[in-house]
Amino acid sequence: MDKAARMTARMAIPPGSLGLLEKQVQKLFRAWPELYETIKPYHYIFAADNGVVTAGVVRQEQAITYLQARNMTEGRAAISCFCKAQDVPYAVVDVGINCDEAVGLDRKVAPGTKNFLESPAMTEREFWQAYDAGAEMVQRAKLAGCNLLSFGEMGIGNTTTSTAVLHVLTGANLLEITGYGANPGHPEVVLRKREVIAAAVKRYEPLMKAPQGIIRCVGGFDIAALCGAMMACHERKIPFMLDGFITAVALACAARIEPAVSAMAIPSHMSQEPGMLYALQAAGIHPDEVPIQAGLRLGEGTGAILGLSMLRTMLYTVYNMKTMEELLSESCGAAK
Ligand SMILES: O=C(O)c1ccc[n+]([C@@H]2O[C@H](COP(=O)([O-])O)[C@@H](O)[C@H]2O)c1
Ligand SMILES: Cc1cc2nc[nH]c2cc1C
Repeated sequence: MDKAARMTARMAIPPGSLGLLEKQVQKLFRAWPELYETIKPYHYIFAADNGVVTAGVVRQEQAITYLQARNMTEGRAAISCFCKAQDVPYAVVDVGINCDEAVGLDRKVAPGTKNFLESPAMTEREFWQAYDAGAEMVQRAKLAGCNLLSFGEMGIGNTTTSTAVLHVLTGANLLEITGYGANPGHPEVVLRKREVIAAAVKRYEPLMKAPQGIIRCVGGFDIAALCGAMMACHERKIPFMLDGFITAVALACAARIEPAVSAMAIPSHMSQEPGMLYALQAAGIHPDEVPIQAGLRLGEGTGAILGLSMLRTMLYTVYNMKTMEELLSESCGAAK
């Protein structure tokens, strides 16, 4: 039994009776360089636009990326409320919103990617700029003393880019992994997404041998930044809460580059996007490791913040509840 397992085994509960919460807190302990008593969290939302929206893969206005990112900074988006309710500080990182003035932290690579039906979504240089912005945020948080990060994203069209990346990375069938995204009730969108992705894959095959090349050709700045942030978490030994489909695809990419990244990733919820299971599998995460089944499909990191609140409750419990040894050492009046 290692230190992490001993911490949960000593609690005055029937062995294993806190289920997945015990496994998650053990994962947290193993990811940390030492056993901290409290979580110091920070949540980053990487926001960017996707040129592929002009190909008919969404029914929502592209401007929602900008409007909702701004709403996040003003404190009225779902993620703002989730973070505030749980006392989690957060920031929006603009890695490519289609607007002149940046929203939140300005790391804008370009005002959106290019439509990948016409050319690769971004240049190599742009890929690394977004990737480095993600890594930089992890370094910032580390310097501020944070010991658990969580990641979310905002970007109309990013379920198409994520599905495209996952399809090329794993070979998973587009019939099984393509979903509605933010467009429920629009089956024509799902059909169009499959068409667009299939056409792009044929076009860029030689450029997409490694995850970096895949994200560059058919991904987005948000996915590149998430991948860079997750790689940095591995390098700096900071665990992070995973959110939904887009973050899971970024993790699948990072895990392909460095499989040990998955040891830093704590799953939160099972997104309703059908590709979620496939993305987790590609990252080496079993569905039974995912604690929340709540039909969420919002993104922004909302599921991650819920997961974080459960983990924080569990960490408090591990340190504050009576141990079995303490419990049994107390004299029992009835037995005398
Ligand atoms: O995280 C998820 O699992 C998730 C599933 C469906 C939609 N989303 C969010 O919806 C947007 C992308 O949807 P779409 O249809 O525009 O590709 C983007 O802003 C995501 O944050 C997120
Ligand atoms: C309103 C809205 C909010 C979102 N948050 C994340 N993706 C989103 C998509 C839409 C459309």
